[in-house]
Amino acid sequence: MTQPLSNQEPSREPLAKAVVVAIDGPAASGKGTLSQRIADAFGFAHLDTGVLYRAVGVSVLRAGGDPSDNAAAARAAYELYPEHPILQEVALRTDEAAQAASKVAAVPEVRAALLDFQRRFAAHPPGGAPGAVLDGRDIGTVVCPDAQAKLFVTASVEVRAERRLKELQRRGIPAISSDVLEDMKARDARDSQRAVAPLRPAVDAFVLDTSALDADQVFSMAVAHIGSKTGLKPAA
Ligand SMILES: Nc1ncnc2c1ncn2[C@@H]1O[C@H](COP(=O)(O)OP(=O)(O)OP(=O)(O)O)[C@@H](O)[C@H]1O
Ligand SMILES: Nc1ccn([C@@H]2O[C@H](COP(=O)(O)O)[C@@H](O)[C@H]2O)c(=O)n1
Repeated sequence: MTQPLSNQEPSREPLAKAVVVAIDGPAASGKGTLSQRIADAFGFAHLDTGVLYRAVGVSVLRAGGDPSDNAAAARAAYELYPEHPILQEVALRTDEAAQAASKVAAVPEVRAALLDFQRRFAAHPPGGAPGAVLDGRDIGTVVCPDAQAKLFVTASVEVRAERRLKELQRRGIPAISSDVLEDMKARDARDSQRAVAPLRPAVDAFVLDTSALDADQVFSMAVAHIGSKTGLKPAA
């Protein structure tokens, strides 16, 4: 189906209510790592919503546009569809894509264009999965305010920058520590200060500061929280 994300057909699937886990947090806090582990453990589908904003940002750049230009960003968002090949590209993982994403993410029309697809994913997880894990910045506050479990994963900006630096080095991408830290601060500021759907914990979110926790400890605490909210235990 090549209908834009903003204009998908209504689902005809039977309505067994899916369990929704919302995981928000700033860049490189570990929410993607955690979300995939939670999805695997509970047999849920996972949507990394940052990929949608990255795809919009990269599309604007490739068209020679400016990601801060509202009209260009909105156009790119309305042209995105679920099977668009850009969504699979490794080019979305670059810092240039991240910065462009955080600029288009401040445009209200962009957020509106991407909203339905995210909500549909949560309500009708692909493959008939009994639940969905969505990670991003506004999942618990805007996209899925009724999610059964909400986590806000965070860490100090210095710890997050160090994690990202190590990740880039593992991938063989040259990076300068001070640049990574400055880029992260700039993205944090844009994401938390924008007028629409800013980065912040939902009032009912479990805030998990991972600065001094490894990925296994974070996973255990998240599983305990999800269990307390849903009564579910991981299958694996
Ligand atoms: N608790 C942790 N301790 C140490 N490193 C971690 C931890 N959790 C994740 N990482 C590592 O930190 C890096 C960033 O993690 P991840 O990509 O999951 O973050 P993210 O919040 O999804 O980032 P982004 O928003 O930029 O996509 C990865 O290299 C990951 O392996
Ligand atoms: N729900 C979301 C998800 C992402 N964004 C914006 O996209 C940028 C990239 O996200 P990553 O999770 O891949 O790092 C991010 O900095 C946000 O600006 C968003 O606004 N809402």
